[in-house]
Amino acid sequence: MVNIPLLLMGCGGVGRQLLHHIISCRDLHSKQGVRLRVVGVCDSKSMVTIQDVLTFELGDEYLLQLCKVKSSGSSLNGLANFGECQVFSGQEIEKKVMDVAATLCRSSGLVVVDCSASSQTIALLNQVVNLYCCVVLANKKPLTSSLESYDKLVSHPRRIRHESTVGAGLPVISTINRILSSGDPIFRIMGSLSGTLGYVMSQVEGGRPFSQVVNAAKSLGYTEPDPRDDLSGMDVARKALILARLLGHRINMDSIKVESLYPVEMGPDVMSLEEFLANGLPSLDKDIQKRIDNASSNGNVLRYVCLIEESRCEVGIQEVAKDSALGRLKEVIMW
Ligand SMILES: NC(=O)C1=CN([C@@H]2O[C@H](COP(=O)(O)OP(=O)(O)OC[C@H]3O[C@@H](n4cnc5c(N)ncnc54)[C@H](OP(=O)(O)O)[C@@H]3O)[C@@H](O)[C@H]2O)C=CC1
Ligand SMILES: N[C@@H](CC=O)C(=O)O
Repeated sequence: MVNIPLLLMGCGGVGRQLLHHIISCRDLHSKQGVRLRVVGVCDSKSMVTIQDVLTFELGDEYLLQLCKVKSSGSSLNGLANFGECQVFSGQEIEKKVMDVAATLCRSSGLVVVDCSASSQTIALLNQVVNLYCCVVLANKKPLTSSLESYDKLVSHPRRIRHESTVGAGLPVISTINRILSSGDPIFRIMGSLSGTLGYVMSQVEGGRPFSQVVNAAKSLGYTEPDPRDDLSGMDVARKALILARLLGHRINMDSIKVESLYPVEMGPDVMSLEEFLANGLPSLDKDIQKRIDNASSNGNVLRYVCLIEESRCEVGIQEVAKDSALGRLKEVIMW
């Protein structure tokens, strides 16, 4: 049996789903000769781990309890130290992650999984990858900051996996990598890359108010922690940048043309999330409905589309024919 120690950073919707998935796949993994040993879990304020990471792991019962604590909205801080389990907070976290990485990199290795939506993890990821740990990303930010930081991370291609940054686990990245490694060129990528905006655009077509649909997408766990990250187009722009860089385009975020679905006065620097959801969002309903109606009178629908072609990289709303590949997308088809 190959034991693979795993440390999870971020225990929100995606992180918890990953833990549940690992637990529910124990039999399958054992048939495959693999055991994923979860040796640490972090949220934004705390880290839970065990004293002896070489021998022990956080048990499945404990992980399920931890998921319950997190889904109730509490911090991991609320989990008291007991038995082998220890809780660290504040600046101790980074030191402890490095301790765990340094201990395990010399023996079985360590997989660090980033399921946060934070850019604060970038420095730590670069350090652990240098210790020969493997890094798995759902978080797009480590791949979409400066080119220098991107180059550092991807300079260890065998130690980085990020399939769920674009396509939420659909084999988008691996397909592109296979095409490129076969020597075939990719001239153009066009798609609806946002689960949230795919859902929103197809639901408003049916007559539901925009604000109601965005709130539903948030409850379903499709949106980023702040749904303005999706509505501003920034989350799609990050996916576009990841794909463009994969194709070899040496570009940064500021090279991407991004259309936002709300005005700057409703941005995070000006308005709290609560105020945006309560007042800002509903005030956008009419305008979006008007755009939908206009498109519909031309026999078309609106889709939030990403286009990457030569040096052009843009994301924004497009009116597309109802029976086109993009027009036929309904709800969450392609993330
Ligand atoms: N939703 C989806 O379907 C998909 C999401 N993704 C990506 O997955 C990531 C997570 O999304 P989601 O689970 O919905 O987001 P959530 O907001 O539900 O969870 C984010 C988690 O990250 C934690 N966190 C924040 N900062 C740090 C930090 N510096 N170190 C460690 N943990 C931190 C948060 O802690 P705390 O609990 O204390 O706030 C929280 O537990 C995002 O980057 C998203 O883009 C990728 C594919 C699909
Ligand atoms: N907020 C994102 C989640 C995955 O990255 C989306 O809606 O696609």
